[in-house]
Amino acid sequence: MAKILIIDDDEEICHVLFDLIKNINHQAEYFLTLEAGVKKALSEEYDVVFLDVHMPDGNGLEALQRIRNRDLPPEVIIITGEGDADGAETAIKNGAWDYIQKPLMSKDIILPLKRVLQYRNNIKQTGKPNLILKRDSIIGSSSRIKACLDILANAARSDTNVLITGETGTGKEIFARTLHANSNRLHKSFVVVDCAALPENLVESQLFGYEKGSFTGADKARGGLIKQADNGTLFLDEVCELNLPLQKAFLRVLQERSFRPIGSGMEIKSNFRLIAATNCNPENMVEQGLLRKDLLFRLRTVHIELPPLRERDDDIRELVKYYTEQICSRYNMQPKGFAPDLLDIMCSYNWPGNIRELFHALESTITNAEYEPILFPTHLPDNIRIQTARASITRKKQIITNQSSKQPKAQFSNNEFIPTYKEFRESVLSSAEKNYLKHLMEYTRGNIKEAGRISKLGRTRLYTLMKKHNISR
Ligand SMILES: Nc1ncnc2c1ncn2[C@@H]1O[C@H](COP(=O)(O)OP(=O)(O)OP(=O)(O)O)[C@@H](O)[C@H]1O
Repeated sequence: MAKILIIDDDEEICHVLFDLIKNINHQAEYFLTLEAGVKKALSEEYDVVFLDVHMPDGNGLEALQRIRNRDLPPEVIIITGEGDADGAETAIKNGAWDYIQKPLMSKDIILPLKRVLQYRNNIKQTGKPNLILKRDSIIGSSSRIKACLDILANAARSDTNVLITGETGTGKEIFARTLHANSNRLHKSFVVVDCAALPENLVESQLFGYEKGSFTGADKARGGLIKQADNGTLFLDEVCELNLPLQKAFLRVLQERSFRPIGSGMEIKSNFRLIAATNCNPENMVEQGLLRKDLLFRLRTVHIELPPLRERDDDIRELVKYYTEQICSRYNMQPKGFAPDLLDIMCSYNWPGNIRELFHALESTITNAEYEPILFPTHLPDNIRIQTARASITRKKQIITNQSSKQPKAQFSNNEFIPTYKEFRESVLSSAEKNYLKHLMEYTRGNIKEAGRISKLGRTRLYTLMKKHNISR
């Protein structure tokens, strides 16, 4: 259990952090002044300190070095105001682990927290910080992707089973290959088993191998994929597609690292490292009875959850540049530039096929542009332009609806009582705010996470506003 200290003068933020930390079974304490918090940080050992920059009794950044100036210092995650890029930069330069921006969203807190705790564990166990990772083909430097790479770097040092989840095209296979390439098994085989593509009647024979004559057509003995991965890595792609009897058999293989080929009376051993991947939600699959819970526990010793591309704007820009250069050079074309609105559209599109779709979209954009040196929105595939146009019209409609619903309040008849300007302004704003929240809840069907994503409001702020206007989910 890690010990975590929160120093923030906003009690609501302290509560949100405190609850999140408790929920993942760690110990938390909070202080509302810098003086009390720093005193505590210096008198006890903590793993992580969440530190607000703007405190009523001083600047958090100035206290950062004092907090870190000790043996095995706690890692500090700075809480900055919205858009405070300079504060964030100073924080990192002064040794902060990471920074998170207000308004706080739980996903922005959980990820850096998990990452830092994994790093601390690593240091405590080995006395060494993280490995440098070879990640040539993985593009992206968003905090979300960095968090995944950190987990990958740690996992590469061991033989633990790793489960990689994420939507289609988010890079599960490329992550699995990178993990193998960074492990001490890199000179041995990386064996891919696509559980969705194997015909059901052949899965068992392909995985376990068979003896000559064990079934019709088995005219000679064949080693299976599990044996091929001996001393290397076995990558079970779309693992949730394995049927339940095979899941049971595979669970045994995982426990024993040995198995019996079809028709053989002998157990054979295979020292493989397992990486499994799925684009389903494994917990849902367990609930639906499609995935064995005990198998999930085995597979998920380490879990890498790859974020969808639409949640990584910065990576979109990097990937667009990287792939455009690659495609142009493959087609022997001069490198092309981008009109800013092309990148804007690419960042607002929702990329259901993630990076795979982005790559194909760029190929077709570059082909459409032929020899023009700059890529414009008009070169993009139609489906992307249509979807972003539709989304922007829907947003505009919502704004107009909100504005028209506040109209009556903004007008007075001749002999009506006129409030003060402040009262008037507040009542109009309040009614607009209420309208906005009502639409937001209707649109997201009460999904707070989605509402937070659209509105860019933190969970706490969202709940506070809903309470103020008596709006339920
Ligand atoms: N971070 C990345 N940087 C560069 N290319 C990437 C990145 N992630 C994925 N790709 C590319 O996107 C394509 C899809 O990646 P990959 O096959 O690893 O995804 P996946 O999650 O395994 O997809 P699926 O679930 O459909 O099998 C590949 O061509 C891969 O090289």
